Amino acid sequence: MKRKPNRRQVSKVASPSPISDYNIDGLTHEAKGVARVNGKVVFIDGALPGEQVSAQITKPGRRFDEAKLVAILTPSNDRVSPKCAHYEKCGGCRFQHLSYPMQIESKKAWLNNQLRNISSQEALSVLQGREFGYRRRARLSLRVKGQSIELGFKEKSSSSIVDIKQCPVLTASLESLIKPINRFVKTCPEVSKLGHIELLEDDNGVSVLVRLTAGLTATIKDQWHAFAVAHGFSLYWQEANESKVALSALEMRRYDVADTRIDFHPQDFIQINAEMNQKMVSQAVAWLNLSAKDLVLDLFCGAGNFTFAFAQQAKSVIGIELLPSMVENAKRNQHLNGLENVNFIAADLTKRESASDIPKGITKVFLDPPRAGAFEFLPNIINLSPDKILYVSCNASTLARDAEFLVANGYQVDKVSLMEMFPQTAHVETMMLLQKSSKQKR
Ligand SMILES: C[S@@+](CC[C@H](N)C(=O)[O-])C[C@H]1O[C@@H](n2cnc3c(N)ncnc32)[C@H](O)[C@@H]1O
Ligand code: SF4
Repeated sequence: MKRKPNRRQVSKVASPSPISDYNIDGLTHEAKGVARVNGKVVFIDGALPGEQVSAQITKPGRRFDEAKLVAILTPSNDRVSPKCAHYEKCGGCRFQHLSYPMQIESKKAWLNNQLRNISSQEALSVLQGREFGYRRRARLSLRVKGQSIELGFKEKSSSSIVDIKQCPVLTASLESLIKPINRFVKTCPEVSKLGHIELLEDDNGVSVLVRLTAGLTATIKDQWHAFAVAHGFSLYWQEANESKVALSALEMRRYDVADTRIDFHPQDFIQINAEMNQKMVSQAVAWLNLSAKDLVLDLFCGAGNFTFAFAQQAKSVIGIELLPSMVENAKRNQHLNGLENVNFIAADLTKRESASDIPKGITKVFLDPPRAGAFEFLPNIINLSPDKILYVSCNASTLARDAEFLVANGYQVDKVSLMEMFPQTAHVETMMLLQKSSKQKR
């Protein structure tokens, strides 16, 4: 018997929106082309300024619509072929279809717009390194569903995994491991016991950390060790019951920066772009213009990435960091670098009272907070009244908020630098130097 169509269900099926042509006149910081139709904005992922494209609305909204690119009718001169075969799907990069000089121009325009209330466009310079082959750390997610096994990065706007065979933003040594690891994991008889896999390259070489969701048998572990030996990497296991791999001081990883040595735990924060880290630390030392009279505060100091470079020029440095384990590492690094003019404190810098151990007389403050910024601690910095404040930020919105507070409290922006830590991606890293305004000088 033929079933009658269900009227309510039929009426719920939305007909696909028509395909229309658009002229693109802008680009968002997430690389979405911007078109305007009768005053309403349409964001089209993958379209570039100056292009004419056809696109289909996928998410109509009250204030703006989102559309899917269907065809490029007139391409921009700045459009380039993406280097990575996974670019269309992978959520890791956003800008591979745009020439590198225009990626920088687009990030500069966005940063200038974020900082428009406090800084002039002339104050902005650019610090850059290589366009590809810069990333020294990556986490590969693993998804096992029946016979299907995927190892790679999250897809754009979905939680699915793109099974990757290449990743040209990784350093050459890490990228050369992608295919062998992909093959090895897929033939591992206990693949369902594996979690994510972390790749790392530092001055000790390449290491791979395998997160386990259950105990592996000794035979499979031996196979992994043989694989590690064949490919020349160190292997770490994070067992299912461990929140962090337990390591002795001798098993730490190492990198050198600005003539100092940093030992670190392979699961702790480090700057991901080694070449840019060298340049950034050197620029920080130069911009702070340190002398043997300076008492420096290094906030959010991690394992001492900037601290020891500052300590080589200043009278003394106080480093403050949340994680006691990182503070322990920082103290060990102090010993390794033979520097006596450094003190480390473990404290939560979202709490105003964490300034109680800071002595008077601080002349320069450096801060490198996580994405949330450092708003809670800023009144303490104002009370310390340093001559210079140097702010490194991975989030231009919280930087703008914090810098506006500092400007409202007697500082002025002297220099800003867009630091190209993550080419091809939408991430923007910034360094900003603030000086005490002339009215406020002691
Ligand atoms: C962006 S990293 C910078 C680390 C270091 N400056 C470097 O270049 O390697 C931010 C650091 O702030 C620390 N951190 C995060 N929240 C914090 C808090 N509330 N108080 C103090 N430190 C914190 C993190 O553990 C991390 O080491
Ligand atoms: S993150 Fe790697 S795999 Fe993903 S698009 Fe970028 S280069 Fe390709």
